[in-house]
Amino acid sequence: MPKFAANLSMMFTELPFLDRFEAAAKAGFKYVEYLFPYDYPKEQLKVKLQQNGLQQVLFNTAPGNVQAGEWGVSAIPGREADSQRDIDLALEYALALNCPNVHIMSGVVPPGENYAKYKQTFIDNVRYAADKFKPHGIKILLEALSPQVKPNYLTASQFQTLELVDLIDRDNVFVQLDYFHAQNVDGNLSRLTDALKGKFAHVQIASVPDRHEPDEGEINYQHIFAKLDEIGYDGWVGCEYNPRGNTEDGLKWFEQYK
Ligand SMILES: O=C(O)C(=O)[C@@H](O)CO
Ligand SMILES: [Mg+2]
Repeated sequence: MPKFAANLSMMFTELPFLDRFEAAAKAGFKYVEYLFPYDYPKEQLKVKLQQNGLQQVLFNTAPGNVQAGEWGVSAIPGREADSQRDIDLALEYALALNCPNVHIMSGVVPPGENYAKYKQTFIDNVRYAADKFKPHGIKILLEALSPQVKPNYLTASQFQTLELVDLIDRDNVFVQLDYFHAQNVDGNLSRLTDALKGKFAHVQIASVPDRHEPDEGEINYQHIFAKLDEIGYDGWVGCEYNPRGNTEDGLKWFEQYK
């Protein structure tokens, strides 16, 4: 049975961020993920996790200057020092929060820029991270984002991310398989899951096309969850969706998995 993690950046947004931990625990979650921890001291987040009996399973490196259109800097040529600073900070948080996975955000490649140069920059920066995280047993995750959500992100297809994982060639670097993006770009989700078997170490879910609860839309998540069990996937499944309304009212799908 999948181990579900509440995504506190998207769920329970009726509440201030620090109150979402308790809400997730009360709703029956044992695991949480969220985009960025950096607005809060790590000690404060650690207490929130402990108080609510939760394990943090994922967060991301810092996004850079979001107002200026950045969504990660690790692929941007000339920003290596910023990337390494973000990776070092992520490691500090991961150690303090005992978090087993960190998603390294690549960034956007503006049209007309040299794609190969961005790709190589990302490979180099992820290798830097992989070697720093390895002694601590922390996995690095790389994600493809569909153009509907983030146009011109370094990778849109799961297969582009898989190619990067192979080129980076470190045994603690994996694909973060977000089925919402995968359906938008690649489709054929059962075969895709087989093709990525052993190469992904975290999953995220949401309905397509509306990115809501996994009980509507064009993906049959009952089938996907069975498929993940069938291939022996033992990582977490992050609920990275925008609730249709009140978060708790939308959690009927989760009843059978508590
Ligand atoms: O948008 C997603 O999907 C994510 O998983 C974020 O962490 C990065 O955009
Ligand atoms: Mg995702």
